[in-house]
Amino acid sequence: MIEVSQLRRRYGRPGEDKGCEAVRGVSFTVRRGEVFALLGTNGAGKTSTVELLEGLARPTGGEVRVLGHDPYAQRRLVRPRIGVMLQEGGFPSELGVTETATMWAGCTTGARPVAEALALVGLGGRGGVRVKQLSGGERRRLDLALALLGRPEVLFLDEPTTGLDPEARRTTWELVRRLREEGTTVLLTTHYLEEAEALADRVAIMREGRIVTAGTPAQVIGAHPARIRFAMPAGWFVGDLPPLAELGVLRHEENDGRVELQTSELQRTLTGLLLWARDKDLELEGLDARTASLEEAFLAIAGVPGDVPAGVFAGRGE
Ligand SMILES: Nc1ncnc2c1ncn2[C@@H]1O[C@H](COP(=O)(O)OP(=O)(O)OP(=O)(O)O)[C@@H](O)[C@H]1O
Repeated sequence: MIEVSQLRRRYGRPGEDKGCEAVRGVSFTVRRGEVFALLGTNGAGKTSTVELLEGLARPTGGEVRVLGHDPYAQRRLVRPRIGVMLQEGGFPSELGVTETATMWAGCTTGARPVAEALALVGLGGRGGVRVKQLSGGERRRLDLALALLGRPEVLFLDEPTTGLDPEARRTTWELVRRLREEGTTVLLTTHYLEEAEALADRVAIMREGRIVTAGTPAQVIGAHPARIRFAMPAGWFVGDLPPLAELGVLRHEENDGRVELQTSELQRTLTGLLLWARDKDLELEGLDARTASLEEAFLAIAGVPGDVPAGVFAGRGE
């Protein structure tokens, strides 16, 4: 449904400063019915890439095909079959919700009934309200309703749940899952890693205009070490543990009697540790073993924690 090959996008005139190259050779494909998430810190190049797929700008280099066509040069063929939810909808604030959707439906080929689109996003009871009176989250939902009006085969969602409360976010997730079950292909950008983990069949992490890692969330997470934490029993030391390398431990740290082991073989390391503790008749207080989260993998791949803007991970733990 989407094929992107060596895509490049430079802002400003050709030959100007290289620093304006926001997309630097991005390649990926998205199959029918897949949810594909583009992740990355602010300025990584996600929106610049998605805008090329939406046909809003011409690439400086490389190729993009959506539904088999060039979305910029063959816009007439592509536009009726895609739905686009931009970061900023920018609709006239004086119009009512139903009026806005009706106006948009008038420009949409084969639009579904306005009431149906509003109901899908939970705005069924807000039709008479002016756009300027909607909350930020309700405006995002109106943007989504408009993107869904044309029953798109490919849906582009640029940070669709920013500003939504936890309940509305989960309702949106349910909607995206339902659309996927019906065969809609979804390209999503998000700062909420929990959202990517919950929705995406595959993710690609961008940094400085390039895709640095791609795969299923499990593959991306699997490439990062799992952790085991416990308190060393009184009178025992890390040196008393079985040889850590033989247990598959990559790194270890000890702080105030709390031990953390990092391992790429969680089961083997944990089994070795527990057999040792049973053998010595010891209780490992505060024992906690877990695989890396997408958030940890993201932080390791996309930049150091200080690079990540505040609020980026606000979605976790809701
Ligand atoms: N219209 C523009 N003119 C010049 N530079 C731009 C323009 N739009 C974006 N850029 C630059 O391109 C780079 C990538 O921006 P982009 O908006 O694609 O990143 P993003 O990953 O979507 O970020 P965010 O998560 O903040 O939305 C940034 O350095 C940005 O400053």
